[in-house]
Amino acid sequence: MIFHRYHGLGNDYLVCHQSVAALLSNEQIQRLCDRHYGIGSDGLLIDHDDADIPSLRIINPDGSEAEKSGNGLRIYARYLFDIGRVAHEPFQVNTPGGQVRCEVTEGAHQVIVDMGQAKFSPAALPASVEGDEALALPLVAGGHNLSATLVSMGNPHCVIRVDELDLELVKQLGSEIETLAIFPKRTNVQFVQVLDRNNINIGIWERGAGYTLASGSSSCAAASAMRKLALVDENVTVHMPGGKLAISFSGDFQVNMRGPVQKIATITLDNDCFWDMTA
Ligand SMILES: N[C@@H](CCC[C@H](N)C(=O)O)C(=O)O
Repeated sequence: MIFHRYHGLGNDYLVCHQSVAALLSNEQIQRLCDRHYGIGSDGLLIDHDDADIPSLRIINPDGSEAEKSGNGLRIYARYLFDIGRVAHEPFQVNTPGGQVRCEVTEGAHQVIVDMGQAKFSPAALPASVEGDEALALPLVAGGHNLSATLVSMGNPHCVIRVDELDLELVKQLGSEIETLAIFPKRTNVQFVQVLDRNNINIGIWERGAGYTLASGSSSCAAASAMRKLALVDENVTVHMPGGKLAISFSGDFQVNMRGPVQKIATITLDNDCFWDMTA
């Protein structure tokens, strides 16, 4: 079984063709993503090439499926470029969270993705919260009084605004917020410090993956939430422990993301990895 390993700002993914994924059970995918017992990864990207438009499925390390992933899309676009299925012209990709437009720029290390529209309705996440929008919603976790703005980028995000970003607090409260009863499908979590009208600093707790160094959809959600609260302008650089992403807005919260992708390896999995498991 062949897997291709890439990362976007330290958010790393394995990519495989649907014919390879079809041989794997959900438990085996979790083993593959395990950093001690498998290859290790923040998730598995599955390439479906049986339709005109390439289609991406995203599996989190805990075996759950995500509707969309920003770093995952940039990596998938670069993978399609590497195998010669696309060139530098923009192309569409289907995800369970909607269709997006991707472009692999000259040199192939930067990828642009039109991520679609940020939505603020709790129903879109889903979240069981009253009202058409949930902006600066009071929320308590770990005894802390927090202010949360809920955003769907196709996948769910709970964006917490703080005066000072404390990554230890992200790690401490992430799991509790991810699994709050108001989020029936759980949620991704971002803690956001606004640096100025064009820069934000974020810490990320991903649904199904835990603390990660970077996240594309989280960057889009955090920038969208701060824009909705009128705290940032149309162009926002999102600073994360893994590096920076450029986010911009057009129309009614249409979100564009630009950032790097790097290939790490092509890996042949040894069957021994699963010797104690059934398919
Ligand atoms: N790392 C991703 C987000 C992956 C999906 C997420 N864990 C979810 O369950 O929604 C990104 O870069 O957006």
